[in-house]
Amino acid sequence: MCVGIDPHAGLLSGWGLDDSAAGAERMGRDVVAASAGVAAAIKPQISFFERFGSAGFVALERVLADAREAGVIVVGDVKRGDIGSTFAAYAEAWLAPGSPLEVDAMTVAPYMGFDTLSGAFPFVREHGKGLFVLAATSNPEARMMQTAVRPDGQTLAASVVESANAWNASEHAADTVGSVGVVLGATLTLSDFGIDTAVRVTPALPVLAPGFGHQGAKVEDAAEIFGGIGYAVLANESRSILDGGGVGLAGRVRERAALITEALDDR
Ligand SMILES: O=c1ccn([C@@H]2O[C@H](COP(=O)(O)O)[C@@H](O)[C@H]2O)c(=O)[nH]1
Repeated sequence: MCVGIDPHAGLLSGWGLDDSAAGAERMGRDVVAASAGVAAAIKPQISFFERFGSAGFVALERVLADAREAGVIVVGDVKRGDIGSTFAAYAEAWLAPGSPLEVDAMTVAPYMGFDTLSGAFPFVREHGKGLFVLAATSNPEARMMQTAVRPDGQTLAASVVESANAWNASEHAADTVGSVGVVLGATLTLSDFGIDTAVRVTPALPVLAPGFGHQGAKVEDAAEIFGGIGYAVLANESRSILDGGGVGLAGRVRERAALITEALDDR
């Protein structure tokens, strides 16, 4: 279970909080407190902090500091991608130990070439950081681009999955979990994207799976959606957990975490 921190204006209002950096910080810190020891990770969505400029980044830094202190794994949903030398600076910002915005893993976009992501690999190798590379995203608009077929017959989405598996196989023992994962929307039929879920890959491929809850996918169906690659799925829910206010948040996190554990327990 990965609990998203997406301080939308409407959600903040439902929590009795202002649509401000201070409101976003309060929500984020409450999510950390409710998730510690219960959820596998949290996923702050950077856009909702960035809209407040420097105050938003200060708020996010405080949320990240709480998470570090509580031992909660943080996936920074930042979706970075650029030419290699520029991407390396993004990697330093989000993955370098001691950076004010340090997280454990970040989401990255491979559309300027998978190899442009190599600036993150020193942080992955030396500091145990992780990447989640966008492969087949949960939004309906993505299908046209991500199902595009290359001259060798492979879809763009499947080629991203293959590159992540190849990187993990070259760096990790087969009985471990890889450091380079992919984003696969839980809203999708993955075979439509040319992604084969029949076989369990080794090392295990981490999958960040948004789309549960508000976007319509059900955690109870996780085993069916991810099949043989369901071993290292982080099922994300943001709005469906945050909706309902700060009161009762811990109970909602516990309930959703129990459901996803039950759904994927025998992987
Ligand atoms: O394919 C993707 C990649 C990222 N997201 C992000 O996940 C959350 C989903 O929020 P919900 O409220 O649970 O729908 C949000 O931060 C997205 O930016 C995604 O939805 N799909």
